[in-house]
Parts: sequence; structure tokens; C-alpha cells
Amino acid sequence: MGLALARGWIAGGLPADRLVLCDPQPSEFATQFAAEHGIRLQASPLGVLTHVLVIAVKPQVIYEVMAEIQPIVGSYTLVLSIAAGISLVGLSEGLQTERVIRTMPNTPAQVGRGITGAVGLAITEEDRETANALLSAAGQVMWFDDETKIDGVTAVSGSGPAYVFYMVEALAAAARRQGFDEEQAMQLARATVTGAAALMDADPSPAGTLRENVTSPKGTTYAALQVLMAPDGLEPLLDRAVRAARQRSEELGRA
Ligand SMILES: NC(=O)C1=CN([C@@H]2O[C@H](COP(=O)(O)OP(=O)(O)OC[C@H]3O[C@@H](n4cnc5c(N)ncnc54)[C@H](O)[C@@H]3O)[C@@H](O)[C@H]2O)C=CC1
Ligand SMILES: O=C(O)[C@@H]1CCC=N1
Repeated sequence: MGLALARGWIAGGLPADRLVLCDPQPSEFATQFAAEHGIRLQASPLGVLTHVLVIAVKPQVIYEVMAEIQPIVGSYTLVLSIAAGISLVGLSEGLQTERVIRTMPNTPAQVGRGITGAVGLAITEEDRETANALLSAAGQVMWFDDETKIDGVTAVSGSGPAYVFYMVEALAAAARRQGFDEEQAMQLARATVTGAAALMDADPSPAGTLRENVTSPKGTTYAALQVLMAPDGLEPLLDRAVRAARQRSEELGRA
């Protein structure tokens, strides 16, 4: 996810010499990206004068990483974390600074179409503008005053792209049961979801109206929606999924 943001910043015009990528085990893709754009890639940020420190490691290793890199954090450093579950207080204690922002982006950031939730601790208006400029390169940004909202953002839009991709897989599986081969089934499912998303993007009508536009009275869509909109249909299922993700975000924060 960190690399997706970095790609967005470079694509958005950030000069390559203003960015230092730090990863002790960079992927081939990260190595290639850095080489292609002339970006410094090094194992550790120790020794780097850091005005904005973006932490994009797994929540499971973040405390260890913060202990290691704390010496590079000074009063000149704004910290921005994308780690699921890790609280402002956890970040502040781990890095010995209150200039911290907790964010939750999502993977459509890779194509500049993400949405990020953000909340700050003791940040200035200038800090917020700096963070907003960086996060905007990945798509929309929503700021909150209440940190608990970030657990909700994590469960809805942070993890959300996976729900949609799984919907494509499930629709393709249903198509296979209708006699289509694997390739045909996936083509039908994928084009349906990307096409519906593009239509929703182009037409500001409420999603419910777009749904009604597909639904002829007593027609085929109506028959399918009787199943999906039943009391045990998609809404309670998604509600359970979102609650599970939120609970996990809260657990990661306590670990
Ligand atoms: N994947 C997603 O959709 C999203 C992930 N996140 C958050 O992003 C963070 C990273 O998750 P992913 O990108 O999915 O995982 P990932 O495994 O793709 O990326 C983690 C990176 O951290 C690097 N790393 C490990 N130890 C390090 C260290 N000591 N110093 C510097 N880099 C180190 C790894 O080599 C790896 O490249 C997590 O905290 C996750 O909660 C946030 C929003 C969405
Ligand atoms: O699955 C995760 O924990 C991360 C956070 C949101 C999306 N991926």
C-alpha cells in the first residue's frame, strides 16, 4: 500500500529527490520503481532528515519498527501512518511526538481513485494541508475529529475493495453454474462490475435509482433482488462482514 501511495506522489509531480523509500526487504517491483524514477531506496530511514515520515508497515511489526526509527523523528517531522488499528496514542508514544496523523487509504489509490480517512493528534493547519496534498494524490480524503471513525473507515472502504473483488468472483462462480466456461464467466462478471462502477461514476443519481433503472416491474432483476434484499440477504451479510473487520481493527490497536 505504501508503494501505491509513492507511485501516486511521483505521478502527481513530487520530485524524485524529495522521496526516500525505506524497506529492508524491498519487492522486485519496489526496486524497479525506485530505479526507474531515480528514487533513493534504502534498508532503513536512520540518517535521513525526515519532514514527513509515512509509516506503511504491518500493524504486527509497527511497534518494533517505531522503536528502531524513533531517533530520526524530530520537532520538524510530521508522522503519517496508514497502519490498520494503530491508534494516535500508540503512534505518538512509539515515536515520541504528537505531530501524528492516522489514516486509512485503500488500494484504488494505485490508480488515483482511492478514498482515505484521516485524523490528526496535535497537528497544525499547515500539517493538515501537507498531509491532505499527499493523500489527495491517491484520491478523495475525508477528515474526522473522532478517531473511532477510522476503525469504521477501515472496515468500509479500507477493506472494501476486497468485498467488491469477491463479489466479482462470486458472480463468476454463479455464471459458471449457468454453463459458461471460466473465461466467459469472469469476463461477464468483471465487465458487469467495472461497467456498473463506471456508470455510477458518470451518473450522480443515488445508487438506489441506478438499481431501479435496471429493475423492470416483475422482471428478472426484480426476481434476483427478492433474494438479495431479503431479511437474510446481502445487507445483513455485509453488516456482519463490516462488523468483523471493525472488530479486527480494534483488536490490532490493542495488540
Ligand atoms: N493492503 C491494503 O489494502 C491496505 C493496507 N493498509 C495498511 O498498510 C500497511 C501495509 O500493508 P500492506 O501494504 O498490505 O502490506 P505489504 O506486506 O504489501 O507491505 C508491507 C511492507 O513493509 C515492508 N517492511 C517490513 N519491515 C519493514 C521495516 N522494518 N521497515 C520498512 N519496511 C518494512 C515490507 O517489506 C513490505 O514491503 C498495513 O499496516 C496495513 O494495515 C492500509 C490500507 C489499505
Ligand atoms: O486487511 C488489512 O488489514 C488491511 C487494512 C485495510 C485493508 N487491508
